[in-house]
Amino acid sequence: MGTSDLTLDAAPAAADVRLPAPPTQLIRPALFLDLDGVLAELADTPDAVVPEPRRTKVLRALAPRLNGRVAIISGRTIAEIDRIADGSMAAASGIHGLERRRPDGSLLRAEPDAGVRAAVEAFEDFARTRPGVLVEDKTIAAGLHFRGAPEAAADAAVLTRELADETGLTMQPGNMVIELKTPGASKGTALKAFMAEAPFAGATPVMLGDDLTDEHGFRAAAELGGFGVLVGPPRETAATFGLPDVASVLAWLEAVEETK
Ligand SMILES: O=P(O)(O)OC[C@H]1O[C@H](O[C@H]2O[C@H](CO)[C@@H](O)[C@H](O)[C@H]2O)[C@H](O)[C@@H](O)[C@@H]1O
Repeated sequence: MGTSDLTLDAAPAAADVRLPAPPTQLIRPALFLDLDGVLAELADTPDAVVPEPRRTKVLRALAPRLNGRVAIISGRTIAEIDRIADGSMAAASGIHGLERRRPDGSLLRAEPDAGVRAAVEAFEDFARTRPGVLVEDKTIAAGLHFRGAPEAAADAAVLTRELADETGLTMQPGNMVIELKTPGASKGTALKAFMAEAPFAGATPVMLGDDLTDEHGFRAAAELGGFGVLVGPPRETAATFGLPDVASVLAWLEAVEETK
């Protein structure tokens, strides 16, 4: 049976509660930042998200201010993180925790599950007859994007569920995308792996995210004495604080950087 990453087992905030903004004065924080929807506005296609000078500037400034305790944790590959963040972030985790680069540049990567090839081929067959549907091949995971063809969402979910059951890959729903990934990692495991090592160990983890996949990171941060920050409209969440949008995230990061 394939597994899904939708389960929320922490006591969540109510769906309609607007959470307070996080403080900017933090004692020894370690920042973990989601990319799409948090550091970058959502766009029609993954390739349409490009480097942005304000984002690059604050990311570059944060690492020395926090003694290296900042990382991007994304569903994208690390190569994509580097493209969009313009190489400004040494520590990064890609593909929902399946790959991780430490601040010293050393890289850890899960072995691809054999089922990913089959998933990519089935996704490509599906997309061939549905204009606007995109396939993202991340080698250890595969994404089926339907932002350009929302009417394909239900069929995409059925296909992905069948493939998860056949292959044992983990199903990861996202924002107008559904992914099948090699099992065994999440944004929570990535956050905890960073926190077990220098320079993060002993700090207070703060995870900023907008998507269901970020709930793993919110829970991991809380378990280690920190907290999550939900970006976007209120919903059921394990985060303690909230920010409304990407612009407010960048302003908050600039304020943290200035007060450190
Ligand atoms: O964990 P994240 O950094 O939030 O990455 C999640 C997924 O982001 C990308 O897809 C999303 O952003 C696209 C560009 O805005 C958008 O077109 C798409 O609909 C979104 O799902 C990326 O392509 C995926 O690989 C990431 O898993």
